[in-house]
Amino acid sequence: MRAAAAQQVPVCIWFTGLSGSGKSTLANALELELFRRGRRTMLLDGDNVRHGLCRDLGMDDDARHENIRRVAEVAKLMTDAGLIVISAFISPFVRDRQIARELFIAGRFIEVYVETPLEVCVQRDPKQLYAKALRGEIKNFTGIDSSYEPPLAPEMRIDTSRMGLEEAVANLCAALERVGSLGESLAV
Ligand SMILES: Nc1ncnc2c1ncn2[C@@H]1O[C@H](COP(=O)(O)OS(=O)(=O)O)[C@@H](OP(=O)(O)O)[C@H]1O
Ligand SMILES: Nc1ncnc2c1ncn2[C@@H]1O[C@H](COP(=O)(O)OP(=O)(O)O)[C@@H](O)[C@H]1O
Repeated sequence: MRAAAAQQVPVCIWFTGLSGSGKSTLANALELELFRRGRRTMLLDGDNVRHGLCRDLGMDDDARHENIRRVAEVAKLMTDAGLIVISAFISPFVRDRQIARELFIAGRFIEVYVETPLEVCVQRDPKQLYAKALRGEIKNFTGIDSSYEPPLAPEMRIDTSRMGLEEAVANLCAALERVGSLGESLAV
């Protein structure tokens, strides 16, 4: 009934990838496009989660497990409320992403591996964090001295060093159309 009231098929789009791979950029562009199409959405990322709900958590493995557990539970509640939820966290561990996936109805969790190579992320270094990690000023940095486990079977892969933002958003929208979250009959 909540989904019907929102007139959309709720789904979670789960971006995973290295820092600087393009998760936030993609998530924001996708959300803008969904707004444009009259969809009701929520974006979860470090900016609105790690400063509040998860501000007690650091970056060691246990803290990352707990971060992703909380985010996944919140995403699930938000899809229960009828929203299209976009999540943009490194979420480096296969097990945590699998636990997240299992919270959702089959087909309503779309894992998007932002597979931009580490060398490109290091070169971009938008927050100068890789430079600090390489100088040893930040410990447990993903891709440097903390591991990233690539998804085994993601629904989609996007390498932002090879694919432009516009094409990536179009591909994401096509995936949402396939699960029925976007389409002519739902357009406002
Ligand atoms: N040690 C270490 N390793 C990786 N990233 C670090 C670290 N310390 C701070 N940051 C900044 O925190 C952002 C990652 O937070 P996440 O909540 O996405 O991480 S995780 O999913 O719990 O692994 C990440 O943001 P993004 O660059 O947007 O991915 C970094 O800006
Ligand atoms: N095709 C693209 N898609 C997404 N980001 C891109 C692309 N090309 C270049 N970039 C740049 O790469 C950086 C990615 O940073 P960000 O989105 O914050 O990544 P993350 O959230 O994974 O840390 C941004 O500076 C963005 O402008």
